[in-house]
Amino acid sequence: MFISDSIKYVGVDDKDIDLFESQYVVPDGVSYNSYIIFDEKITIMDTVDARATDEWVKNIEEALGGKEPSYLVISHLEPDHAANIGLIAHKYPNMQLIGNAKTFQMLPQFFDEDFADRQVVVKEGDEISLGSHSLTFVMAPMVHWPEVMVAYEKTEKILFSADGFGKFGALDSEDDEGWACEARRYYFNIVGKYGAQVQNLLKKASALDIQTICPLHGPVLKENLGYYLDLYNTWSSYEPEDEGVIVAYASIHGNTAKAAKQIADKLKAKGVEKMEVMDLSRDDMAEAVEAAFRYDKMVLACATYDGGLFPVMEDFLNHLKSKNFQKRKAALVENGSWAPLAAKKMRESLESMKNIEICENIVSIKSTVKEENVEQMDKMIDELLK
Ligand SMILES: Cc1cc2nc3c(=O)[nH]c(=O)nc-3n(C[C@H](O)[C@H](O)[C@H](O)COP(=O)(O)O)c2cc1C
Repeated sequence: MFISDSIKYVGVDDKDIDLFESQYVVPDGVSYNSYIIFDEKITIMDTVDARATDEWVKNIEEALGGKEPSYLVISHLEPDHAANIGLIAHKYPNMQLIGNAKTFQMLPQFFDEDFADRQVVVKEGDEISLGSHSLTFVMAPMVHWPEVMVAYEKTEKILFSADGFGKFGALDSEDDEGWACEARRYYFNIVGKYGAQVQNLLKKASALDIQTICPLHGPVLKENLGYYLDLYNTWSSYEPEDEGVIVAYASIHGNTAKAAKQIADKLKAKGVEKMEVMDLSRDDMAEAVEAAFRYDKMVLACATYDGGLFPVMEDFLNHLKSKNFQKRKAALVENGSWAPLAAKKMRESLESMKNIEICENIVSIKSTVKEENVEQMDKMIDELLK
């Protein structure tokens, strides 16, 4: 990937990983991005995951062509970017490590040594000259680790954005869904809880003239940056991106699933254009979380299970709560063969989140959908779309 004459991409695609962060399926893999700025002081921007060590070292050696780097910038210490700090520090003993106070406080947790005599400690707004380039550091605490910082290179107007603007998918993947889909799934599942902190970072970034964004996963963004910045503003302020509905169901034997699909057909007939129907037992949980954040409305349909919720619905609601889910409208469908309780349990969970409007009209099914349930569906849908 070409960035500029003096800035080279040295990252690695990982197409074999089974689960990113041990929970996210990545059908198109993931990239661990790393960059080198060539100047009087050659600077490496982050390392890569331990899975990608050999290829990264090869990339670094090829790019450096025998030259010695002066600095390694550590944007944060997550192992998918920081695993090779020790290795590269030993390989280039004259190289200094640039981080902030928190970076160096946490560094010994990951490595047996803290490279104390090689630390360059930066704080908000500090600028380090590399020659004709310079890096200005902007702290981004809890986006999404405490020590995160991003770096702005002013001559080429590049923001090295750490995990911000990251996306699942290897760089040479066949994925033609566009940027937003896998960037949104990445954002809400990994960064989603920290909307306020992302808003702070966006405010600081708005004061910079940015022409290129170099994230730590996914493509380098060079054109139409307003599009990406606008999406990040929407996502981090928890506003829905689209008018639409996620219909998420948790069904043991299929009757709740049938009801959910019937509701989806009715919603379509009422003119709902954007909708995703998700089987929480089988579809990707991270995609369901993504869809919940994307749309302004949700229908949750769940079988009662041991006096509570069928576990995948409980899991879904727990995911949403942990990601600070808010500002949405929800409608509830329950099923049970003797004492349906799922609507009450879903309501309790949603009421523990912020600004969730829950429809009064619910659908309460006893085993299979009956005529009275169809009437309940119509009332519920009218209230949901009101
Ligand atoms: C292990 C288990 C526990 C259940 N617990 C309850 C319950 O507490 N209350 C209830 O009314 N139904 C309970 N049911 C019954 C289901 O909720 C009910 O059959 C429902 O119609 C299933 O919907 P489905 O066809 O979408 O799976 C339970 C079913 C199973 C398998």
